[in-house]
Amino acid sequence: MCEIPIVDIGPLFGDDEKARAKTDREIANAAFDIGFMVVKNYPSDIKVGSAERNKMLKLFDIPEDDQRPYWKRNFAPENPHLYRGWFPLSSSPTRGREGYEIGPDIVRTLPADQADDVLYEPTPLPDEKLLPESWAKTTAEYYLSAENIGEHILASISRSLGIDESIFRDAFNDGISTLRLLHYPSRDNVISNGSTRYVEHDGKTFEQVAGAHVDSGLLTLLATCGVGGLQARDTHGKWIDVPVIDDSFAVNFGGLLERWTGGKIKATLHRVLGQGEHRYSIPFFFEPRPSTEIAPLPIDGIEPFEPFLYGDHLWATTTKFPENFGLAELRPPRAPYTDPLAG
Ligand SMILES: O=C(O)CCC(=O)C(=O)O
Ligand SMILES: [Fe+2]
Repeated sequence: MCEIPIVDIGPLFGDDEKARAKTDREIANAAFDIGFMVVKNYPSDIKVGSAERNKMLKLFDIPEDDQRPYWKRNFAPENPHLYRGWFPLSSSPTRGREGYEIGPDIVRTLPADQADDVLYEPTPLPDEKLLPESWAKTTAEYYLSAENIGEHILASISRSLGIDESIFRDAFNDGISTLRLLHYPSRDNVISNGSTRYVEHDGKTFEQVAGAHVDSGLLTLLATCGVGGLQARDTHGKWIDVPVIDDSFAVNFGGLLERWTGGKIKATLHRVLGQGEHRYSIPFFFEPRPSTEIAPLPIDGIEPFEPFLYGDHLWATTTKFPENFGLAELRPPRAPYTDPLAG
């Protein structure tokens, strides 16, 4: 396999069972093989197109002087929020991107009895005077729409795995999906100082503006917003470009889904190579409730593993990313936990 499959997901939302079964097979092939696909043709009443994306990205027009109250505490020690909010560009000369992370409180009330869990931290939304009119409404609609698409993809995967669709669906009551807006500023991408941030690809040197990683959760719906640079590693270890198609999502499966399915679904390494121009992207990390117990799914032949809680897994993995460095101790595991991806 050396190409990213492009899947028409329209039939997941319709009642033509034959067409849906074909889409199920295409999604399963992508999930069980390369672990990456581009999905297109979601119903037109789902509000995740380029108009909505462009409006949400206006956040990055907020003048620098007005941004600081929204920075995570790692970057502005006077701020209360640790997990949601802005990670700024100016924090490091080698940082290739800035981003802003939005949680489920954009669409629903957070569970009152979980207020002590940092994973349910409210999002520090910018003052509406700093944003285009109805920015929060558009962003909330986008969040709900992305959840809707994610649910349909997981239902499709459940059918292919022969498991009850309710297993994934129930895990998303009070889920904690993260909608992340990203901006990679334009930079000269050919200057190499020999650091590992620079890589050779097709005979050229590129700066890796996002290093190779797998996402932590179940699946990510990534809007690439018109500029290439995203690459996925195929099953032979070769880096391949993810095609940029208007009004589509690149979908990759996360480390947790790989674990939960006993390795049947692949979490795929991906990275972003600087293109020498501004680049925006919007990953939506589709994530269950932190208290979800991750135990081997009822799939034939699945390798047994010690059950653990999703929230413990997420915190162990997210605090390894630079935006959340140093925070691991702040949320001790709530059940016995060893990193299921280590070794
Ligand atoms: O910007 C991109 O295209 C990829 C971002 C990504 O992989 C991530 O934030 O996890
Ligand atoms: Fe990623």
